[in-house]
Amino acid sequence: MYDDIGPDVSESFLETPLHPPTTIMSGKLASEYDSWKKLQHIYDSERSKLILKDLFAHDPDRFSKFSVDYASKGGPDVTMLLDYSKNLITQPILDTLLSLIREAQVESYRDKMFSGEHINTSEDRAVLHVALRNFNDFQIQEAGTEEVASVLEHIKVFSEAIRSGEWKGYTGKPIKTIVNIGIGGSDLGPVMVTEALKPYSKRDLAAHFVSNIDGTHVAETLRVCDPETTLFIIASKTFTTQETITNAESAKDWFLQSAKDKAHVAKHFVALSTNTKAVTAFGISSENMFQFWDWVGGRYSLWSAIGLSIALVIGYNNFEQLLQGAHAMDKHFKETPLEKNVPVLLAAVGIWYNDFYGSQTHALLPYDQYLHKFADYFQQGDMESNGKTVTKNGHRVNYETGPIIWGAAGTNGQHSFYQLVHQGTKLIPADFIAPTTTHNPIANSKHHRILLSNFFAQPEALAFGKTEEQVKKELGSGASEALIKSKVFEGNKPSNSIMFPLLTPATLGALIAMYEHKIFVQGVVWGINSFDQMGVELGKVLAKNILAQLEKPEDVTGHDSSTTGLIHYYQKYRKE
Ligand SMILES: O=P(O)(O)OC[C@H]1O[C@H](O)[C@H](O)[C@@H](O)[C@@H]1O
Repeated sequence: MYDDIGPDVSESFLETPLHPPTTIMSGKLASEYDSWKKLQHIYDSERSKLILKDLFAHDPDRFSKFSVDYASKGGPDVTMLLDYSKNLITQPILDTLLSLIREAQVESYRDKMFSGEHINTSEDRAVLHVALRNFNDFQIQEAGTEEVASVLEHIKVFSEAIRSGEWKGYTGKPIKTIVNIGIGGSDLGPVMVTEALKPYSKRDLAAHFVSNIDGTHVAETLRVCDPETTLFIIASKTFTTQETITNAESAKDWFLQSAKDKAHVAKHFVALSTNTKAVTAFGISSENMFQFWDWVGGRYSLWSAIGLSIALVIGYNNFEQLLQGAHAMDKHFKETPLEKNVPVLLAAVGIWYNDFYGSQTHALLPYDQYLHKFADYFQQGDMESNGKTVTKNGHRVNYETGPIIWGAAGTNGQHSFYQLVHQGTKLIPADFIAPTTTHNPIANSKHHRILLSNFFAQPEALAFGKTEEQVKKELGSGASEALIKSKVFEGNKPSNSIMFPLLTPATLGALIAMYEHKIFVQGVVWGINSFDQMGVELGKVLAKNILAQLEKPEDVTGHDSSTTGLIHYYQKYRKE
């Protein structure tokens, strides 16, 4: 019925004159696209018929129709299954979602990203995390991309020197502990990946991550460090971030209390940054600096020099596997038709819930303890990218943009928040993620079988629920109406299931890149700039002003009564 819409609209769109690459071609809001209106119409008229139980009952091939077997083409072998059949979609709905993606010119923007056009319009920057894992494959024109290989070589040589013990601290001892000091994108990626790839880690090299300005974070970390054998990695794209520079200064003071001589800093401090001047001013020489470039967004930077701590923990070869796994996913995203394109499909179904069903959140639920930081990582990845109200053209959107991302490793979540997911009033789409094989097959893989039985059961329970009749039958006669009702599961709760054989470095690379591209697709459809983060600035500016007023009550001016009252309370009760 709706087959004609996507291509026609796309073609007429392409006939409009092209603007310079740094401006968006269309001033349209997503809600003005014909396919959007059609989706709204479908939602309004067909929603009551979108019952998973019926959709599965009527189509025995639903799983094969709505699933994709991903296999990497080139690089290390990675396979992954995306089962998106437990979504509240039909083929015409999916087709219309894909028409929307075409109408928003996602393919054209994708190609612009890959070729180095400045699609980060507010900052006039290219968006080239894909260039960090490119291995001379795609042709990319942007200053700095030709230096990627030499930075990787620097990471390789340095990480091997540390891991082998060849690099010595100021008293001649090898490095036993690394402390990455960074925040946001200069922390979350390395934290998540080093946790996820622990089976590949050098167990006798301890890794710590300090991010919070709360002195407790650095103090508790330094308590377990020995200045003679600790390497501090100061990770900051800008090298101006207050938290990171303050923590780094405190770490340096702590180090110099033992080492005394500033010349020893060179053996114990390295920097990962785009800002050579600030790094040198901090006292780290340029040989101990690992460079990256302004076209690497903080939340997309684990592939860059920011990944040094990853290379130190899992070894350079495994770090390169991570990059290659991501590169193969980039190729898949760039070259696969939308109908079989894994990030595109995830984006499409996400838009369906976010913008038509009114779902506020999206849960990431990895059934793999090693992925326990995965949702934390993508809170920044997704929410800092797509948490915007204004389009690239400066228009306020009249629809929902980025979802709230949250989640926890299974099965822990089942014993806390799943109650609300199953029986609460909100529709919470979720991605269930699991490896078929565990790195820890203890008790003859009994744990893993139990884990996976839950991984299979939860999406099934969410989708198909439990009817009143079933409950009545179970409880037998005499059960109260209230008890019966409390045990009913309405079901029809959507989810994706993502499986892969084993969480290897390359598989993790592919998984992360898959979500990065999902975020990209959604951002393009919503017409927003997914690559700036203006929303984090205001609080920083206010904090700077307040910091200067904290000494005396009479200095506290220019605030509302609540903020003033809070600061006065602090001034009354603080103890230095
Ligand atoms: O790497 P840095 O320049 O220190 O930035 C660290 C983080 O802080 C900023 O406030 C941004 O919101 C993040 O995107 C960034 O990752």
